[in-house]
Amino acid sequence: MKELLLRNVRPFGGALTDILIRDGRIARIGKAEASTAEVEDGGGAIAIPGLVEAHAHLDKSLWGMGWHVHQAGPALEDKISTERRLRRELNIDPARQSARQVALAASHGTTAIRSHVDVDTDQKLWCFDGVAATRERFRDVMDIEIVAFPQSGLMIRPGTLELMDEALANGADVVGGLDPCGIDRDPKGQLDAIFGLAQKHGKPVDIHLHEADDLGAFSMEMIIERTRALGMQGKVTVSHAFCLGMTDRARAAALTEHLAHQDIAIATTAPASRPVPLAAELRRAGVRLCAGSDGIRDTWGPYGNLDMLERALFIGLRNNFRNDADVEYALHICTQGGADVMEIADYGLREGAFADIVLLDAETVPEAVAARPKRKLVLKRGKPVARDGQALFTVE
Ligand SMILES: O=c1cc[nH]c(=O)[nH]1
Repeated sequence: MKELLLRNVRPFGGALTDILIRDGRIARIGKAEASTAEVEDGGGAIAIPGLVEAHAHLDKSLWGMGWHVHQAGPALEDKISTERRLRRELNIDPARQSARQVALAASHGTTAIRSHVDVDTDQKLWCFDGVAATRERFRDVMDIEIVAFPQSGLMIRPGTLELMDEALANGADVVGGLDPCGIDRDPKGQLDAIFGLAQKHGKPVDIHLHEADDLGAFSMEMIIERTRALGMQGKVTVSHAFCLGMTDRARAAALTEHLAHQDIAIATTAPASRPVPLAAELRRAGVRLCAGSDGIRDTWGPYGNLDMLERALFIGLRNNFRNDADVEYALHICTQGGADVMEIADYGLREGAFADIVLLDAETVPEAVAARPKRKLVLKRGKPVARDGQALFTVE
């Protein structure tokens, strides 16, 4: 039996207490009796559950490879084809680059990641195999879910569906999709194919939907129809969903109501450059929201650092969240919201849950979101994996 006592911590910024961890789980929250456990003194730090990165691209960052001078043109198709060309030219090795991102994410207090991983007829399963190797290697440090993602299109690149099928048979966790109208120009074809894969493998679906306004709304209606028809409530996520930020608020409200009825979740990155789903409206309607960093430092763009506390700040800024309850909700999206979408069992800061815990110095949770202090200590299943903003393990 392995015990660790976190002394003098404040769950969610509340009263000072202790957290006793036994065999990787929270055994007790409350002032501890004399104990034989190993002790970590939190010194009054706030304790929150591990941050959840619900939309990443672990296969494609250039992190640690020097500065990349951006080459892709502005259109989505430019970014996709430039990346396909540069992957091999620059040797963006998915195993090495995903391992680097695991260390980076852990240093910021992330304990679970859903990563979209490109599957296409050029790379075939290279990206999947690399990220799957990282998932295995860091099993004790990070929960990693892999989405088999047809980044270059499904209907326009015959052979991709079969590769996705193979990735799912080999351990991919989620079926991905991408702009069924904008990229594939065949929404029925793509959506029937990916929902078919989901049914065949008994897996959830997570679809990138960049399409704006009416086009995005049309694709979203087709996703809603399939979710309802196949009884996949609670198993579908739409990532980005920029169309929900459309100026036609009546249409966005109608979509939102359907999303709530079908329990379809939305994953947002809260970008500054696009209309975005409005977090408060989705919350009021009962639509679950999670968040992610998207690709970081990649051939798509130079930004990002996988810090989900910073992502909570971006959500707050983008949604004009000012009062404490709203800022706390921004953090909820980056913790429990992601855990719900990833269906992580026994998540949270409560007795019996896994001891995935982050300590940080701040007066309150909203102050932590606003100031983004270094993570003082990060525990995965009760084991320290990062301290003072540094991962406690090395990657090449
Ligand atoms: O489709 C997308 C969008 C952002 N980043 C990616 O890698 N792919």
